Amino acid sequence: MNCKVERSTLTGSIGCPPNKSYTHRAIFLASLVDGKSIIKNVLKSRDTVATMNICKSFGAQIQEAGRNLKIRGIEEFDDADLLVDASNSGTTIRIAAAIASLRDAKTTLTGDESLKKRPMKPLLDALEALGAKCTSNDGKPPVTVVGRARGGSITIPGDISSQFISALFIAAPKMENGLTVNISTELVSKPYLDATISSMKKFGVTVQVIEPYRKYQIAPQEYKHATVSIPSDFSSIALLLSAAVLVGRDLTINASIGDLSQGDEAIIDILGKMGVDVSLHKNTIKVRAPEKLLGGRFDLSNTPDLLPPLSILCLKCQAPLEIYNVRHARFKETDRIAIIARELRKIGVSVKENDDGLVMSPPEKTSGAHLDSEDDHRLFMAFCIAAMYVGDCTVSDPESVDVSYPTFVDDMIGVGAKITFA
Ligand SMILES: O=C(O)C1=C[C@@H](OP(=O)(O)O)[C@@H](O)[C@H](O)C1
Ligand SMILES: C=C(OP(=O)(O)O)C(=O)O
Repeated sequence: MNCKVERSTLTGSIGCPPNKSYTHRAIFLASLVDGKSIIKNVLKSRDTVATMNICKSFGAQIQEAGRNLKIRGIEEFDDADLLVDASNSGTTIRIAAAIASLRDAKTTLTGDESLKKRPMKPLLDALEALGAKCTSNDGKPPVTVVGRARGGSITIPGDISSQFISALFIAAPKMENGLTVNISTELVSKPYLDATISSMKKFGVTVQVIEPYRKYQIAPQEYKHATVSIPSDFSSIALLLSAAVLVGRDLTINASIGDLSQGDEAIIDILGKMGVDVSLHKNTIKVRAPEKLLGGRFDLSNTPDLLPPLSILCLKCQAPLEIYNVRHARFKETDRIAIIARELRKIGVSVKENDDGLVMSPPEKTSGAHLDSEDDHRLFMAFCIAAMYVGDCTVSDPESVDVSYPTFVDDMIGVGAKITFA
């Protein structure tokens, strides 16, 4: 499907969905507790439903109560072979593969066409070194995992995805010998590993930091039941902030922030450096943007999901906008660097594509076009916002928003977006 997007001005107030990463973690962790946990304010989206379904297949009991989940964890893994579907979600398949290594029986893990292109090899190599048997389609899904991983010491690269390491951490306390993880390269997406460690702490498990982002030890431990509240998602807030900067007039974003930190909060600093004043008061966020943004050079190594919302701001810059150190954005739902370069050129931006990022020069003149998001939720949302600034565009694959922000299009229309389904 496509949608048609006209020039729009957004005004009023808009909510924002709960955090996807913390929702996944809380569901997996609660599933590993011998007891009952409560997760409040969960994100219910295609990705997190995939996590719920897989945890149920592993033996967890999950009851939905409004925006909350009651989860009774897996008492004991059964010995049936399982086929599970992680849909579009990298986080899900990676964490589920590590949990599968705790089962004696075979687990086959697959996903949609996009997920079948995403790397799994460093994780599978680590699980094999810990005692599991794994197969894959040339390092990609579908993968099979037969446990058990008994634990020990492994060395793993950190330059493709932090999710491999988050996955190993989450399974580690259940391995009989515990786990020592040595990260052999600079780690990308560091705040997501911190999110894993703080989520594990909420469920009563300690990760020992030997050297930050290089070496960790996790002793065999029992997860304990917990009540956890999921904050709003800064990756989604970042998109709303871009919308506020490009096409907002007194747009207020309502968010609940909480005590769990998120790397993508960095968007506030980045916008500040581009000349935008972002104010956060009692769970409401507002921006004051100048006529033209300053541009600048930004390192997105820790915050790859900011690539789409930040890139589209080049439309309103007075100087080039450079994004670097984010090669791992090529291994997401799509190769986000390549697609952003290709699609922004269509609306008049001059783009230099580098291996690890983009240099975008502000357009002298913009023009409407058909923007192909290749079914990538973050690209659809970013292109849709760009289209509201440019006007006279169509954008492909609005259904993709189900992955992380199911109400995105309705919420946007609610504050004045001119989006119709073509
Ligand atoms: O662990 C997580 O919840 C995530 C980690 C990041 O991926 P990488 O570590 O693969 O960069 C991020 O891009 C993704 O959206 C969510
Ligand atoms: C890359 C993302 O998620 P995942 O890796 O879980 O598919 C994302 O949400 O942008």
